[in-house]
Amino acid sequence: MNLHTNNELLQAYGWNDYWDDVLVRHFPANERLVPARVIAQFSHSYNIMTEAGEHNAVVTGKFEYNAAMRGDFPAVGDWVLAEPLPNERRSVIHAVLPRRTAMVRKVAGNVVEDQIIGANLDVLFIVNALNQDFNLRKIERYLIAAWESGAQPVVLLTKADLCDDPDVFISEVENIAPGVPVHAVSAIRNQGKESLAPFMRPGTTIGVTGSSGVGKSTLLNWFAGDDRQETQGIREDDARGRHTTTHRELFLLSDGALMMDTPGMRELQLWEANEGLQSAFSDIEELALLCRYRDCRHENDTGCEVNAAVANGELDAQRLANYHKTSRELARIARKDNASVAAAGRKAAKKKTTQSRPRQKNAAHWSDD
Ligand SMILES: Nc1nc2c(ncn2[C@@H]2O[C@H](COP(=O)(O)OP(=O)(O)OP(=O)(O)O)[C@@H](O)[C@H]2O)c(=O)[nH]1
Ligand SMILES: [Zn+2]
Repeated sequence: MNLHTNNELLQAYGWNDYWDDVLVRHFPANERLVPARVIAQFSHSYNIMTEAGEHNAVVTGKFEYNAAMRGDFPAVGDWVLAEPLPNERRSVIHAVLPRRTAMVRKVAGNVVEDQIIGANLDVLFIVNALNQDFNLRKIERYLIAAWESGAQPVVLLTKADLCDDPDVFISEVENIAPGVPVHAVSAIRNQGKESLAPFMRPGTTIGVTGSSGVGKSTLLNWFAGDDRQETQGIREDDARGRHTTTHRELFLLSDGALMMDTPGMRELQLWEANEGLQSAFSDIEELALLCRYRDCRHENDTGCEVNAAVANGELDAQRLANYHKTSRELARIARKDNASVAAAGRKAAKKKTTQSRPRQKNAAHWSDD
């Protein structure tokens, strides 16, 4: 295996011993292949960071043929095994290294598919503004998404300059998010950045999510500082010597952290998330362990410790209501998915019998974007 674990560029993009180990355990040695990270995704190609700099890349024909689902294809943040083409700034992607974390969105169509919004995030900044848009219920939903993905959630309350007493809101969030760091910041007053330093270490990959208008773009520019141009894409010579603007969805900040800004990350949706539900409502799940009956629904059941906690003021009734509402929503999504999956299965079975010709080998789409 062409291992370049000392390569500084790859390490700057997050390569470390963990990935060394993944590589050795999952892939046989191959002289031609090098690890690289996906930094932008287009309809048929990718930009990847290799040890030799930025390359445009497509997957091999074999990869495309074997990919059963959308989620099998590379996504921004993925580590891939790529074959650089001689004397070119292009590569061909042979494989995706198993993801450590993944933000997944279920895409409902004829077939329910997983769309990877961002791969290998270490931290997810959940952004909410300290004005009339402040919404605990929304934060709860984003927390579920974060727990599901495997990334560590951090709640950022933006526009602290518009709020007389941010601490009140910080406590409110801390109450619904046990153990989750919560920080108030103001980009326009340049306040609160230092409190985020522990999450923005070199090589750490951070996603930023939250509703429209909460201040994500402002936050990204604030973090990027002088590198602002970098975050918006820079002009480079392409393989044919033309000047092109490269587009990056994963970019390096001057302090060494990596920030991910993919379109899907900006507005996450709630999807099937049972484990996430348990983590987001760990206080309720803990009380539930003490309920008399294992299948207690915490409604009007006898011996229900959750309801007892509401009665004695230990648990907020509104939070229990949110828990019920979220569980019902998850159940509804699961039912819908199961129905679509069954339909998709029938469709796939039909397709298999009619489609047998392999796709063209190395079908590349360099210029489709
Ligand atoms: N007072 C105040 N306003 C802010 C702050 N940060 C952002 N804003 C304002 O909030 C508005 C929305 O900011 P954006 O950064 O565009 O929000 P966004 O989340 O990227 O919005 P979308 O691109 O629609 O997802 C703008 O008018 C900003 O100037 C802040 O710290 N304080
Ligand atoms: Zn109960």
